[in-house]
Amino acid sequence: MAGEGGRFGIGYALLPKKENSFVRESLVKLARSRGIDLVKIDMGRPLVDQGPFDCVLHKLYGEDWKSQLEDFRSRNPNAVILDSPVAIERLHNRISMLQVVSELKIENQSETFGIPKQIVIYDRETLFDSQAWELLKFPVIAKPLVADGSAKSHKMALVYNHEGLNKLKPPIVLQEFVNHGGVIFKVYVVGEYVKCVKRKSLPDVSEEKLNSLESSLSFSQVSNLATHQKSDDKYYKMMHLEDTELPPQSFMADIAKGLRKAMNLNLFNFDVIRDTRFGNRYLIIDINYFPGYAKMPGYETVLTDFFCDMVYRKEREVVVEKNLVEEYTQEVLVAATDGRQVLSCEKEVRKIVPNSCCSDGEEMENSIQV
Ligand SMILES: O=P(O)(O)O[C@@H]1[C@@H](OP(=O)(O)O)[C@H](OP(=O)(O)O)[C@H](O)[C@H](OP(=O)(O)O)[C@H]1OP(=O)(O)O
Ligand SMILES: Nc1ncnc2c1ncn2[C@@H]1O[C@H](COP(=O)(O)OP(=O)(O)O)[C@@H](O)[C@H]1O
Ligand SMILES: [Mg+2]
Ligand SMILES: [Mg+2]
Repeated sequence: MAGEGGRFGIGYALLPKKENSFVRESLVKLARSRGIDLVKIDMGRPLVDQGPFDCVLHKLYGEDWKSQLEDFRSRNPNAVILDSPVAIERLHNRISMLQVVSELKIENQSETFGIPKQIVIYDRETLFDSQAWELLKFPVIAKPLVADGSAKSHKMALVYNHEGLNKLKPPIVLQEFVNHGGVIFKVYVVGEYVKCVKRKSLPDVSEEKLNSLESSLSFSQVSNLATHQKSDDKYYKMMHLEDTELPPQSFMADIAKGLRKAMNLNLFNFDVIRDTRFGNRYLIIDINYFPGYAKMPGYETVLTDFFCDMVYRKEREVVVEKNLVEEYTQEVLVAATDGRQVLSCEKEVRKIVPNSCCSDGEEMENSIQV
């Protein structure tokens, strides 16, 4: 826990692109001023030999990194790992990613939410199998099943008709393309903080387009295109980002909270579109672990608040736990000396079960595990 001078250390393990965009001087300085030192983890050395860290912040995958985190966790049970690799893995598959949305229950009278109709295709035969198509109709978006952050995993195709299927390479998810007025909402989640912003998206597809000769359109990371790419494009000139109303904040916050709890993740964003056929129906189409927070206004403050919350909360928990153990030890010792059996125990202190009084303090201490 808090090291010398009451400071906290947060180790980060990120790819160079992410490190450049996220670990800005402005963030490092603000965190430092509030007692938190952001320290780069040296990937050339074992994680367990570094630190001490009160928290590890990471966006790296692979078995080696996972086992390094496990070792670290077992040797530093009080450190916080943001986030758990198992929880992150759910987002690496575009089916399991959205399954959690289908399971969410949120009470709301005026808005509804869900996911677009979709099927998963593992081989080319199924791609042309009419049974597989019973659920879907054109246009569809073909997305790689795997969403592991590679350039390949972002390569998509908007498919207008059967001919367009020829170019696809399973395993893919075929998802109904839903007209949404060319604007996507990105909802950034940082623990309890939730911020929704607008970005440009693919334009609506008209009936005319469906009947044209074109069979598909390939694209990648539309909402992340550089500004000049957007302004050169005639589609983007047609769209009016400023005029689009944001979804109700409390509705997005409820969904964010539900997802955070269900996925056991603190750092993620989700992409939402508003179905133009209904106006109050929202569809979640993508969830990303540790997204580009630096694009979020005031990200330094939001992230620093969150880091403080994490490390201070953990410290409080450790202190409370320690006090409970001390109190309980005291109670047991007193009971031991006057021959009583201890029946009550605080909820948080588990496995303290000397079933009758021990005769001496030493034996008692050995039987206490938290
Ligand atoms: O770097 P950025 O700012 O473009 O962030 C990317 C995200 O952009 P966003 O914040 O949603 O606009 C981006 O979100 P989208 O896929 O564009 O919805 C991803 O989260 C991407 O990570 P990965 O390639 O899926 O591992 C994110 O990329 P990494 O920074 O993690 O490489
Ligand atoms: N079902 C859909 N209907 C309409 N547009 C979609 C749909 N799914 C994705 N898109 C568009 O395609 C973009 C990329 O899809 P997304 O699933 O977010 O992949 P990525 O992980 O690469 O961001 C979205 O930002 C949005 O513009
Ligand atoms: Mg996306
Ligand atoms: Mg994504």
